[in-house]
Amino acid sequence: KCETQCDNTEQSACLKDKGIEVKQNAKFDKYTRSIQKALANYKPCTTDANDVNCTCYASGIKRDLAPYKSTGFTRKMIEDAGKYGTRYKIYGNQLYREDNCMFPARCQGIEHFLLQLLPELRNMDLVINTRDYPQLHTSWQHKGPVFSFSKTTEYLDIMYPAWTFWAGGPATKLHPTGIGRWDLMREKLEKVSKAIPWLEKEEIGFFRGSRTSDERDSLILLSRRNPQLVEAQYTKNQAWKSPKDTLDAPPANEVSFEDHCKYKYLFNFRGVAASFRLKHLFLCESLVFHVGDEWQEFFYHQLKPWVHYVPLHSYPSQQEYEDILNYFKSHDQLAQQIAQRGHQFIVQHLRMQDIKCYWRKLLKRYGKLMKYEVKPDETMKRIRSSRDEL
Ligand SMILES: O=c1ccn([C@@H]2O[C@H](COP(=O)(O)OP(=O)(O)O[C@H]3O[C@H](CO)[C@@H](O)[C@H](O)[C@H]3O)[C@@H](O)[C@H]2O)c(=O)[nH]1
Repeated sequence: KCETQCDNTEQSACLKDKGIEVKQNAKFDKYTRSIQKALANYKPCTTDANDVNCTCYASGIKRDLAPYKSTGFTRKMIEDAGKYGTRYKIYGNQLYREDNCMFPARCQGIEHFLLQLLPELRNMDLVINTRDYPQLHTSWQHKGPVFSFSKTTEYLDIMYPAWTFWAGGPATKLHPTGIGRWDLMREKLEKVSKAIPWLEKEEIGFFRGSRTSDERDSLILLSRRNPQLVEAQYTKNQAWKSPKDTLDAPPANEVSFEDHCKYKYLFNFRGVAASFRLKHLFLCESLVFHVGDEWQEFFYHQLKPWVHYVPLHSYPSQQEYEDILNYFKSHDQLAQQIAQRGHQFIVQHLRMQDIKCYWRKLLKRYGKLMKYEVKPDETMKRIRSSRDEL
């Protein structure tokens, strides 16, 4: 265009435009190639859509238990690990816990699953960390075992499905007792996502949440500069003290998960550890942009970049957000296909039965590594299911 149509006075501006266009095309080609390559290499984790044995997640359990394969768990290891979490015991098909639980609703969210599995489980001792942060850094001397809901590859913690699948998730104005009941949330968001078809979604990037990590800042700043492209704002959480905690702006109103589904492009970030929002975003059947790949939950390893979601490296610049959003705005079909695959994966493989199946598989394999005779402990209290109490 420049060579044929630009006269001399316009030549330099025209060449500059052309340079921008060439650069943009190169970036766009790179994204297209990443998608093509990921799809060519992608093998679904199972051909059984019902995946009754949660086979998709088995490799994660194997990896987390591998450091203990030769040693198993001795009484001393478990006793030493006790200070890193809440001590539980399964004995005679009953569940026991030390009296004190730092976050009672989180313990309830864990116990909901353990109680259902008792008839199938042998005697064992467990240390379950209910804090957000994992406990066993690989460079430390302590080797565990400790269960945590999230970790990076720098930690030895054994991952378990977070309490929030049932109870004890973050409390917000919209969920004053804490986000939980994934089963009900799935049903609700499935309905909403069907009611808002792809073509009716607003072509805008969306994020709502608190400033639990400054990795979120550049998206918030881009939204302030270019609100037509991105609508991202910080809300107040319990730790909020001043507008500094919402990046020098008043806290925004909270937005329900249902209302997230109105937007075509949804952003996920780490918080203190992994953020629970990722699974909800997929249910909207919008395109999920997942920033940073360090912080994991037990199911993340089966979600593949460019196949199920759009990966962004940690701390993206505003320019990088603009580039990738502009790419998908001009490649709508590719965006929709990725959104559909991500949605389908979560619908098919992150059902309540998959959470229960994961706990079962994890604890059966864990139990086989107990190297000593588990004994009753009278200082612990028995945890009963609400059904027992009736
Ligand atoms: O307007 C809003 C704001 C938040 N949320 C949801 O509320 C939850 C909490 O959000 P946020 O305040 O941004 O906290 P996160 O950083 O996502 O999660 C924090 O809280 C979790 C539970 O304690 C920890 O596991 C994380 O590591 C920690 O960073 C998330 O599921 C959000 O999707 C909404 O639905 N609407």
